[in-house]
Amino acid sequence: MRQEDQAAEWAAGSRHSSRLDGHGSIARPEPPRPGPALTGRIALLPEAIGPSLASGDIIARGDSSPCAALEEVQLWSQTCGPRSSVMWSNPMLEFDIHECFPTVCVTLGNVKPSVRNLIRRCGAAWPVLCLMQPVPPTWNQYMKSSAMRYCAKAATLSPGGSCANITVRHRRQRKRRHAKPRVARNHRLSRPNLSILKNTLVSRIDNQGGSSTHKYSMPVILNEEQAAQLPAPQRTRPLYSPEEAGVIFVLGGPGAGKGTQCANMVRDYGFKHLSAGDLLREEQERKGSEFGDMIKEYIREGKIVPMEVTIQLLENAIVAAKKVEGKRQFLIDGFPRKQDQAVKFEEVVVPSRFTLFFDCPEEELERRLLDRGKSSGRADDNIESIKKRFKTFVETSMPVVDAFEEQGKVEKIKAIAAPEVVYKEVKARLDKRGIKPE
Ligand SMILES: Nc1ncnc2c1ncn2[C@@H]1O[C@H](COP(=O)(O)OP(=O)(O)OP(=O)(O)O)[C@@H](O)[C@H]1O
Ligand SMILES: O=c1ccn([C@@H]2O[C@H](COP(=O)(O)O)[C@@H](O)[C@H]2O)c(=O)[nH]1
Repeated sequence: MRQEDQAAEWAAGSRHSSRLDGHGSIARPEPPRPGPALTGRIALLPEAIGPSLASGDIIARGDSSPCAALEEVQLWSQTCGPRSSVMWSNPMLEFDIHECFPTVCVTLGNVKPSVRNLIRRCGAAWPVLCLMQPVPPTWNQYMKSSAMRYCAKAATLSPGGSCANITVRHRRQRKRRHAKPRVARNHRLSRPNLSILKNTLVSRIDNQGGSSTHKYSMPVILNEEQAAQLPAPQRTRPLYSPEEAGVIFVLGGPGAGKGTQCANMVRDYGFKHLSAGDLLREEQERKGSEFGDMIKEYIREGKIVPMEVTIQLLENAIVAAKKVEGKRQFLIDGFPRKQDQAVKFEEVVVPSRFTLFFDCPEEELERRLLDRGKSSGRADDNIESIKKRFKTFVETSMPVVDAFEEQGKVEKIKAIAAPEVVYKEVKARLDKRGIKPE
């Protein structure tokens, strides 16, 4: 579709659009025009809007998994006509956004807190293009919808929080009520691609292991070439200080008694207990989670789930516990299990106070886990998974403890004795570190 046609079509749609309420600033409907209709940071946006999404644009949905977002993007791109390659991402997967296109972030839906959080975390002014309702959020809803209307809201968010919004509505002709939209057939045909793309995502997350960090300040973007050369934005400091959120990592081999001792500490000290394993299992069970299968596989194999997922789950839980329960002291159980996780968490969420490390011989761990396996229902409390977990623990997780130890941040506790004996030692170490009940 030519840009003039788009503009005309947009103009037809905009008669019905209302002024969108941004973040304390004016929403100004404006058609996409040929050439750079907008200046400064959003100069590239007309090329990225609606039917003319540019290759490299990022599609993100604050509240959906990457694959769901991808599905929508596919649907969307098929609906609007051929597109080159539309990149996509999810705020959970920060690296993807950095890597793909540090210029424009397109999100389906409102600028949700998670997206804004991402922007804040990046410490940079990100031009954000938000596609607003009524983008059908799911395939089913799409099938039910008889009209295809797309509204777009473009917003630039600066570090100071100022925001300029542009409302753009792209409207297509109404289909006859019961007519099967042509895109439906296209979409069905393309469905098998989704699994390939999903696998690509998983391997990309894997390969991302220790993503690099860049300090980043967003300059005014003049053209795509310049944009491509920009370094990746990152949150430049942690979300919380240790005073705002006191974090104690609780580490030890599988079955060392971390959960058991955390329960005691919660009872006596008022900590918020966050088990990374439990959060992952919850996410795995969450209806609609696109990470579910991946997490299941990683847990069964005793492997470490990509840190982007775990850190985001932990951050969400900390933020919620502070807001809802007013918690200020946290036990983070079973995390970090890999050095890059430790570094990243302290860099973007909060530096830990210290680590409680429960030390226990492998034979005892194995006995405990097999015993627990009789009733736990955990998919990894079986001998094959246990052996793999031990291997991961020794090879990948122990170096984390060693690194913290070098910083004088480890309280090592022998965990072979009975739970109440171990707990006495735990209390002594908390006391030594000045931790008081809340
Ligand atoms: N000191 C102890 N002596 C004997 N058994 C223990 C001791 N501490 C915990 N257990 C038992 O060992 C099993 C594992 O304990 P727990 O679940 O607390 O370990 P964990 O370190 O949290 O394990 P995972 O890392 O697999 O989540 C449980 O059945 C628990 O009752
Ligand atoms: O930070 C983490 C924590 C856990 N996992 C995965 O979950 C299982 C079970 O963890 P538990 O702490 O024993 O409940 C673990 O073996 C890992 O596969 C993770 O990937 N990252």
